[in-house]
Amino acid sequence: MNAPNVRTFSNTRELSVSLADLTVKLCEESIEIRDRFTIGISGGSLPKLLAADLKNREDIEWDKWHVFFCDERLVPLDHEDSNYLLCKKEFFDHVPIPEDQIYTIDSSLLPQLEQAVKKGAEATEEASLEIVEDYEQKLISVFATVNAVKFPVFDLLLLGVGPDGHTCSLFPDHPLLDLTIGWVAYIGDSPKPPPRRVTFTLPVINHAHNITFVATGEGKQDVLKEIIENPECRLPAALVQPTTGKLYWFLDDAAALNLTSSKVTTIS
Ligand SMILES: O=C1O[C@H](COP(=O)(O)O)[C@@H](O)[C@H](O)[C@H]1O
Repeated sequence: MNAPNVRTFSNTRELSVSLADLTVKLCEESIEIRDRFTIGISGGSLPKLLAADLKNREDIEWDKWHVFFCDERLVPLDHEDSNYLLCKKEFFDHVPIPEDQIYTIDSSLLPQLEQAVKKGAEATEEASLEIVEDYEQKLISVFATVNAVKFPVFDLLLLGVGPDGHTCSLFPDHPLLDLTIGWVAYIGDSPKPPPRRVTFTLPVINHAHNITFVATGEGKQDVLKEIIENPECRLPAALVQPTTGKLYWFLDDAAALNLTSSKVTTIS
């Protein structure tokens, strides 16, 4: 395995500027080659760190952006737990990405999921499948015409990592980690609330052209050492290993504190 490309920054402001630089570079390259920029965004701490500098950049062809969510909590889009709402407040409200190029879950399907959960496992499976299939159709609408491939190939996926090593809504030791087919999966027992979510599968993540993890704060020191430096680590974030794409880590000094400098390529 190549030494991971780890970039560390003394504060989140510097991290955001460098993250914006990389995003703009990848955006320009993608538009040059494919005349569009396909990006998957995560929730949690990421939207704020992404938008802090990027939202003020000029000369970005925002109308070429197609935005998906690497995972989404199954709550209404105006609910405080919604990853979409978070991204909207931090990012979409400040940049002119066309609304119909921001692909959200179909929230009109949520009440029937709630009813189904009360009825039992079979009904839940059926209702959750509708939500999953709707989101996969949205992916097909963007990717199938360009890439006649088994999996969508994103220009950039921006991922977070939890202190337990989860990424997207893929949690440690969960059966969803074993999926080798399917683009989007339902999880009804997320250990981090809210329990019902959808997530990109590992094959979708690993097919991306570029994957960037962003993690800050001392609460992530231990797990990052494990994920980045232990080749045997099976935590979800460690299973993100792009098939042919590039993998970057953007960390602040607090998160990177335990990393052994000889084992990583650190670009400060
Ligand atoms: O629940 C989630 O958590 C992860 C990690 O969030 P962070 O606040 O620790 O950065 C996030 O990447 C994911 O999108 C979200 O649904």
